[in-house]
Amino acid sequence: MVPNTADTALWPAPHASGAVDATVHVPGSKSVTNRALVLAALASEPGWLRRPLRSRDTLLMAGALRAMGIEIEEGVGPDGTGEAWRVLPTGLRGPATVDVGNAGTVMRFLPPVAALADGPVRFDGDPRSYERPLNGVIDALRQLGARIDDDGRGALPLTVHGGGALDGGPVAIDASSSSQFVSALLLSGPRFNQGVEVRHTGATLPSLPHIRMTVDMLRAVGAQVDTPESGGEPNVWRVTPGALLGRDLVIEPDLSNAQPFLAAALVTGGRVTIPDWPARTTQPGDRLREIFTEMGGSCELTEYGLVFTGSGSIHGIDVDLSEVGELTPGIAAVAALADSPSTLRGVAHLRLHETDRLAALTKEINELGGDVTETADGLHIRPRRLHGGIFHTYDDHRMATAGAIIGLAVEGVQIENVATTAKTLPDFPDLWTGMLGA
Ligand SMILES: O=C(O)C1=C[C@@H](OP(=O)(O)O)[C@@H](O)[C@H](O)C1
Ligand SMILES: C=C(OP(=O)(O)O)C(=O)O
Repeated sequence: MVPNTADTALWPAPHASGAVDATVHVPGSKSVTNRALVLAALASEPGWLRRPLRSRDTLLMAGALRAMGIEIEEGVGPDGTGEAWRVLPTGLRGPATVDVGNAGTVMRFLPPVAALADGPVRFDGDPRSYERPLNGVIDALRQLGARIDDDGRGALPLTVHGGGALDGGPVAIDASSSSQFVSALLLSGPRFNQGVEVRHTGATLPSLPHIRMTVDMLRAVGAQVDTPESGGEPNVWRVTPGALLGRDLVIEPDLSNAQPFLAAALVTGGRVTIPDWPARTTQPGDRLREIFTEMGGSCELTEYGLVFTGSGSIHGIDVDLSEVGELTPGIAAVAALADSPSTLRGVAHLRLHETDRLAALTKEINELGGDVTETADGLHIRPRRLHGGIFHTYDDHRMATAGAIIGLAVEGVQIENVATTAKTLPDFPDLWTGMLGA
């Protein structure tokens, strides 16, 4: 069990007294860490994860894999530097019980893994996990030959009756509510008897960089993957059956969690350096270089990392965020402080994230005096002078960091349950006050 750290105390969001000038070491990527854990668990030899993210979502993933019989040793790396986890893929077992918390990656990526276990695996989680869509994964696994007991809503809780192996083959799903359906099937695909061919039939598909991340990481452990981008059919991904290698992988910093720190440079007209920003990455947070530059900053990517500088002005933006939906709360917070209106589009699926993020951002920014309206697929934000007040987080880590961004510029903002940042960034309050030189 990795408890949901809820803290009803109010956290006074620090107000910036001047331009920030800081270097912030951002911990590892949630999305990379959890994919690396799954791929290492499915491999045919041991592997290492170096600089993994240690947060609620990744500890839930590690706990779930351990419950299914995988050994994960937490320690320092082979060369003695930094934290490293050694994964020993010792066979997938049931019966087991998995707590997914409210982690999309755990609730979507692990049912296909459980189908390969040799007994039943029961999945349960936070109340919100019952509301997040899982139908794409459930329907697909049934098409591929798995037996699943659920209550027919296409969501948790459920039990996957692992049979030790899965036929696999072609499958058609609508992944318009979450790219994680596609990633989930591809990640386990090499271990299905016939591999897998995933055809997305919906009108839209969010978070494409996260699907590219899945494909890149599969290829890095030796899988053969055909994609629309490598000359295949549009909306079709194919994974050939085969053994996966155990690798020694250094996890990149979480660029989406770098967002509030970059925003601090933008909002205060200061400068923030993020060491180890990768020169090439599939992480959606890399798009911040372009988005926050359009909103008034400038950046330089050096061998050391990313140096981001604010100009003192913040401009509104009209942007389609469908590929990078998880950046929306932080962009909305900056947009609320800008000198012109913003329109954020292409993110209807955010209503099904940790909370209904479109409703939550609208309500909380407006309660501080803002002028935000929801559109069919996003937000329209007209900046107004904001005032202090309580910023509720709805158990959503990115709501907490969005509130902290506003607090830099607006005195008297108090974040309810800042501890919810533990989902992906447990050190957030310390990193934030450290950045401000407190
Ligand atoms: O695969 C992943 O690691 C993720 C995919 C995205 O999910 P959706 O496609 O459901 O938005 C993203 O929002 C989430 O934070 C992480
Ligand atoms: C949507 C998110 O998370 P999850 O992996 O739970 O879907 C997120 O981190 O913004």
